Amino acid sequence: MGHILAIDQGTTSSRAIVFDAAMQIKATAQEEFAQHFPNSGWVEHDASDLWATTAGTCRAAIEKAGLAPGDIAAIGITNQRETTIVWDRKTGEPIYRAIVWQDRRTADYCRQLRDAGHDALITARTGLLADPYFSGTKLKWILDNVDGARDAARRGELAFGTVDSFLIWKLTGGAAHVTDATNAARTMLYDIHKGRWSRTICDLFDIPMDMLPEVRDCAADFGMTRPDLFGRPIPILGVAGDQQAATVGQACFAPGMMKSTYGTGCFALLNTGNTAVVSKNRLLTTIAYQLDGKPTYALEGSIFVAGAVVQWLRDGLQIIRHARETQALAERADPTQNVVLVPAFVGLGAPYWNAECRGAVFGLTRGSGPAEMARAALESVGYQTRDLLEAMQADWAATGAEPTLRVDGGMTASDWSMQFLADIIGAPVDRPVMAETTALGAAWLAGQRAGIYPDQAGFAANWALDRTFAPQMDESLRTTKYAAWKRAVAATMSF
Ligand SMILES: Nc1ncnc2c1ncn2[C@@H]1O[C@H](COP(=O)(O)OP(=O)(O)O)[C@@H](O)[C@H]1O
Ligand SMILES: O=P(O)(O)OC[C@H](O)CO
Repeated sequence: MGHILAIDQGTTSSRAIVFDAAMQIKATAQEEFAQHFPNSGWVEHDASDLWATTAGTCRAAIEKAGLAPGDIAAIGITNQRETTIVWDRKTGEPIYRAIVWQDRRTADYCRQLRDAGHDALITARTGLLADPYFSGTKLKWILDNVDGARDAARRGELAFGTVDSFLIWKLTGGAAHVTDATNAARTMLYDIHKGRWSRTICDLFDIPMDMLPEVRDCAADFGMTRPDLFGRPIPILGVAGDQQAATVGQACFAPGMMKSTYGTGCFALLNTGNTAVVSKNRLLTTIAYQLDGKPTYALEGSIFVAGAVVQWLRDGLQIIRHARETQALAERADPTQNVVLVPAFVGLGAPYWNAECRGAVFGLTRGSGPAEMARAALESVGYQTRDLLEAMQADWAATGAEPTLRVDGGMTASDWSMQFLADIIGAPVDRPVMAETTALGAAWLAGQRAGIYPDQAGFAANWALDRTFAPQMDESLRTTKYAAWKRAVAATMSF
């Protein structure tokens, strides 16, 4: 006993991490799976791959840790959010591939929603925008396009779930059809103020409500795993969407605390306490976590391309072989050149929400080369974060609080990027010792429910700083550079 197994089911890989009683990592297993792009702007996963890699990495991590299933006190799950799965309740088989959060196939329908003036209702109930990013219109698409799906759903034969919900169904052998409030908050079907599915929005999308899972707190009883899976039933006691789990893992428990995660994309969440702040700057209102029936709200800024721009330097431009090489390149970039890269590869997320524009590079000279491109790529992540922070500060100004920024995710390994981030936002950036904050958040939710991890205050006290990046850039340079970025974004959107 005394160990927690955290499942982190992400966009490109599934991971399982065993944490010991002191919340330290004992073993990790990771497996990638195929991405399917059947049409322009479409992104799908085979739900059976998500399940197979999850089950496989769980077994591998337990084995690597040298533990028996009996040593695992509980499971915590965190997952890529919004990704939409519909399955047959009898067989547990998905009726269509998982439609991934990045998928834009419902852009036209979202435009119709906006043209018909339904966006105000959607924002008022769900805190979200009428954008294809969220699950609701993806679920409607499946019901509209898979033969007989809506009738089967009306007969109660089909279940809908985000990835957490599908995994729990599989883990429990179909005994539990549940989700948590943070995942529900990303579906565009959930009233985040009333804490229940919105009948009005389900009716608008013609979604039979019987398909929807039951919504629980983030630390709750989500069911027991099938006895044959790990040799013994293990309780699932914690669930949160990955960005919310990182908010918990970073111990952003007080209003005004903020974390920003730099993986493929970047997602910044600002804790706004028990107030669901309505953004005037096109940020999302969401649930950061829900404990003891009480939701804690957050403002969220979502950027679709952060570390992905580094992947593009590697796989698209092929000017680097490893992500870490960007550091040395950026260091030797010509300081007199001002190359600006707007990485709108799939349009722009918050605060612009422009699905149609595509990326652009400005300020090229005859002397521009890989070094200037690498620096521009890393800088684009800092500029986009500043866009989010400015929007957040405008929405959060009422309290006068200056949010402190805690960062995590693969790209925070880049000291150069973190220094530029501090420079361009003009505020300190704190990087913790624990790199796996997302998995830790899920583990803590399950572990404190199991009674082996400390309470919220004890957990927060455990947060340890690796390094603070203090702003060093001259104020006038900071202003000039950011003004150039804003001009570049405006030009990109009007191209
Ligand atoms: N040293 C580095 N410098 C710049 N970017 C990096 C570095 N190391 C990793 N990255 C970027 O971080 C991302 C991976 O982070 P990760 O948190 O694992 O993402 P995800 O969970 O979205 O797959 C990749 O896009 C990669 O390009
Ligand atoms: O799987 P990640 O880490 O890319 O996170 C995806 C987000 O949850 C999408 O909203």
